[in-house]
Amino acid sequence: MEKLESKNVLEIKNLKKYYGNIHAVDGISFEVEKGEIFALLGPNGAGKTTTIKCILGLRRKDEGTINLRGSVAYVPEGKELYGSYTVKKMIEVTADVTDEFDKEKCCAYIDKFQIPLNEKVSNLSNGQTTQLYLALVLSQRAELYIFDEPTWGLDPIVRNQVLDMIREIPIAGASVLYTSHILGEVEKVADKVAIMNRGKILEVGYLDDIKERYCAISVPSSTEFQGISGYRYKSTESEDIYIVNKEYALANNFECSPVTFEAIFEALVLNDINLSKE
Ligand SMILES: Nc1ncnc2c1ncn2[C@@H]1O[C@H](COP(=O)(O)OP(=O)(O)OP(=O)(O)O)[C@@H](O)[C@H]1O
Repeated sequence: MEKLESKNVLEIKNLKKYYGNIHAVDGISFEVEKGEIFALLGPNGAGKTTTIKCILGLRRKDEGTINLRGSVAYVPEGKELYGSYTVKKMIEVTADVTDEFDKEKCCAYIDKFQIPLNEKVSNLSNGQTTQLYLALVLSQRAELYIFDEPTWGLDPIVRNQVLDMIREIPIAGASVLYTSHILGEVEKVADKVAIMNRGKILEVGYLDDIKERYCAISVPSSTEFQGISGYRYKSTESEDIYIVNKEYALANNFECSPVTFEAIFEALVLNDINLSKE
């Protein structure tokens, strides 16, 4: 196995996972550095969960290398726990079977979330179950925390609490890899992002660098301007707005307007979806 660069906790090179004809993950590469929050973004079916399952060894990869340093703690997409246990027993059992589990920290989270310790897990709401799962995982010591849709089904107040908890992880030197559909949320917490669609990474890098890399240009909707090297984002009766590489815009004397991350994401994914139809 290749040696992992010392700054990285995870290196993925040319990872492929096919289910029959479905190229769920189709040759992706990325790295997660120590103390970094990395978000894997993409629409439904992009391949995010499959990537995570391959990293965890829950799915066998078809090709590529996955190089991981240290221990991993994981919150899956389907957050199922033992329904017949009380919250208290769930914490005790987890403490018994987990190395380096901080029970006091876990109880502090449960207290913060106001989850009753003597309630049966099956009686908790979906949001409370997610909170309990996060509390159990965040109380384990790990080099890399992996969360699959950690804020799914949470109300806005709890979602912000969870985002704060995620933001605190790098302070202790650990790293985070997480998946999400919610771009506003990603912009609040992620250092680096990868935008996935159809098993491929369309763009990867520091969030700020990606935002710097693109701009919006507006051209009259006439045939004269067809052949723009970029992603058509929106059209009105009189003009088409394209998201393009800034260097391209400057080299071709287009006037550049700043562009939101959401617009970049949408333009890249929609363009890729259109390519798949050709
Ligand atoms: N066990 C499986 N057998 C067959 N196909 C699968 C299996 N798991 C996933 N797929 C397919 O692989 C592709 C990627 O799925 P995956 O769950 O990784 O996407 P995702 O980005 O996590 O989506 P979502 O955001 O909806 O959770 C999809 O087309 C999905 O239908």
